Amino acid sequence: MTGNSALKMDANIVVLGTDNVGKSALAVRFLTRRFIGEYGDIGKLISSVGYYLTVYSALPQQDPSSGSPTREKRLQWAGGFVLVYSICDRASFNTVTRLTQSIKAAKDYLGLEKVPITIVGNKRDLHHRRTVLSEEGRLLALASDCQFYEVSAAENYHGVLMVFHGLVKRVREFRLIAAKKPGGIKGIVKSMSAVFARRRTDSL
Ligand SMILES: Nc1nc2c(ncn2[C@@H]2O[C@H](COP(=O)(O)OP(=O)(O)OP(=O)(O)O)[C@@H](O)[C@H]2O)c(=O)[nH]1
Repeated sequence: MTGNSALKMDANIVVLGTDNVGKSALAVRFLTRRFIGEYGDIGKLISSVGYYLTVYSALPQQDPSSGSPTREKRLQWAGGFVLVYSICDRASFNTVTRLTQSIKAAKDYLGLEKVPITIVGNKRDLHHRRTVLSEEGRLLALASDCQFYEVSAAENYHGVLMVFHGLVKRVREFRLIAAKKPGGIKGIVKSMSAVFARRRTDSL
C-alpha cells in the first residue's frame, strides 16, 4: 500500500506548526517523494487534489472556551495531528509544546475522543545549526504521550514515510479503543459510513 492510499482510506491528518518549519515540505515529500525547495500556498493545493491531508500554519486559539465553529470542526475532523518544529528554531519547538497542551485541552473541553499526536523535529540535515536537542523532543513526546521523530524532509523520504504511516496506524488503534468503550459501536458505524461514502465519491 502506498502512503497516499493509506491516508485516503483511513485518516484525516492535520499538519501544524509555525511558519517555515517545513510543514509543506513534509507533506509534499510524503505524497510525491520529492523535495522541491519552495512551496508557496501548497496547503490549499494539497486539499484541493483531494487527499485527506491538510497543512495549516494557523494555530488553534489558546483558550478552549473561546472556540470558534471553524476550530471545533477542525478538531472534530482531525483523526491525528503532526506537530512540526525545526531543530534550528527554538521558538517553533516552544510552539509545539503549547500546541500539544492546547489540542488536548480543547478536545477535553469539547468532549471529543482523544487523538494521536506525532511530534516532528524537521531539518535534521542542518544539525550544525541545531538549537533544540533530540532529547528535548523525545522528552516532550514522552511527557505528553505523543510519538516523536527527527527527520529531514530535504534529504530523506523514508523518515517522512515513517511519520505518516506510524500516525495512521495509531489512528486505527485509537478508533478501536474508542469503539470498545460503552456506546462505542456508534464510532464504528460512523467510521464505516465514512469509508463507504468516500468509496462512493471516489468511484464517481
Ligand atoms: N535544509 C532543510 N530545509 C528545509 C527542510 N524542510 C523544509 N525546508 C526549507 O524550509 C523552508 C520552509 O519550508 P516550507 O515547507 O514552506 O515550510 P512551512 O512550514 O510549510 O512554511 P509556511 O508556508 O510559512 O507555513 C523552505 O525554504 C524549504 O525548502 C529540511 O528538512 N531541511
